Amino acid sequence: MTTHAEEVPGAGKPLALTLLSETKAALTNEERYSIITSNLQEVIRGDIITRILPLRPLKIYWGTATTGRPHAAYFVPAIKVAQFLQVGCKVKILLADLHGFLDADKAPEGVLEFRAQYYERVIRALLRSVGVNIENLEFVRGSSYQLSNAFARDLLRLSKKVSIHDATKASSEIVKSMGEPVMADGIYPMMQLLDEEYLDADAEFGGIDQRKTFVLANDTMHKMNFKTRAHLMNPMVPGLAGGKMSSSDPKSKIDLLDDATTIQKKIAKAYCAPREVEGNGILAFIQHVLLPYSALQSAVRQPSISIVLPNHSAPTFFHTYTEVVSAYQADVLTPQIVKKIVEEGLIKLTAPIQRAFEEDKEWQSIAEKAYPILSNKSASRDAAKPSRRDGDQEAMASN
Ligand SMILES: N[C@@H](Cc1ccc(O)cc1)C(=O)O
Repeated sequence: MTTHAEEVPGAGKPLALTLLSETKAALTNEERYSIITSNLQEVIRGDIITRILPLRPLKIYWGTATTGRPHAAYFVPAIKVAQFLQVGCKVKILLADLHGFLDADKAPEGVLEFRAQYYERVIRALLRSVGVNIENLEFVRGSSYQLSNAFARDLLRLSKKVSIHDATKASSEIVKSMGEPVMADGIYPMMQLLDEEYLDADAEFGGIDQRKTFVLANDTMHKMNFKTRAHLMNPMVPGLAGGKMSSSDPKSKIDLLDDATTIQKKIAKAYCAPREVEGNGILAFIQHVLLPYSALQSAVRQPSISIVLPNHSAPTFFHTYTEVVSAYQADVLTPQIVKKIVEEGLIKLTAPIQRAFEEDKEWQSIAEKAYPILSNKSASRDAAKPSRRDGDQEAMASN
């Protein structure tokens, strides 16, 4: 941590919403690899990535099942997507509508179309709010190819190569359990495997909760004569609003359309014990969103968060998460201060999303149809019931 103001160019305005500069110095392949894999919990077959980086743009996809309303946790994968794009990768975001349908009662058939449209608008707005150039980003709807003859045939071929046990195990941390496993629980991961091929990806990105499916892909693709892909896994980041206390309560989640006052109220209630880093959703948000976001904004790609500490006249700068952690453990950064940092960051990052929503009548009507029981402004009224992964830790990494 440093206290001199002009240390890093642009450091004084780490949360400014400027479009990412295209004029930054070129990165080496090592630097690109390290940005691609930063903050991840695990990488499988990173060698595939290092082999491709010197040759051509790396093709990565991230799939999200279109279920409940995307909430503030979506900034976590959005930041990774922004990093992929910034280092020159081609990114596809799979709006996995049929996966949403297969997953218990999370997305009834009648709303699938609207959920997918809602997700696409929200994710676009999220990425715009972090200021990334989305020229190399493509959205793909799962149902646009998963109902084709070729896909159906491949699914049948694959069904002969994967045991029922392995298929249901692969989705056990992803789909919601309704008691006795149903066939859909096994079809779900098999379709996810095929997505890697049909989306022509070199790597798939997701939360660590996807690990069993990713390992199955790693062990199985060659049996189909398909390429083996690299897998990039975000950790499951503790929930922002309720933390341990109420993370399974969807009302405590911060919706991307929550206004500033609602955000303030929810953050005020968030679990954030002094000096305690483990399971602290507020610190996790700084680590996984605000610091990397500031690096995306900075001309020298250096993370930086500035705060004027009590009894200081000049701002103090934090450039790494380790610095934040040490200051938090020493109670220099108190829960009150870190909550303020997150609150300000979130209000700034969600404001353009809310503006876009308010200006877009079509989006508003999509929201009403996608989440019919709820009014479109009803923040955090997540339509999906908590799934298995909504326990102590919210599914911030991938969902
Ligand atoms: N399994 C992912 C969604 C997903 C679906 C299909 C995929 O190909 C990739 C990801 C989730 O839990 O959110």
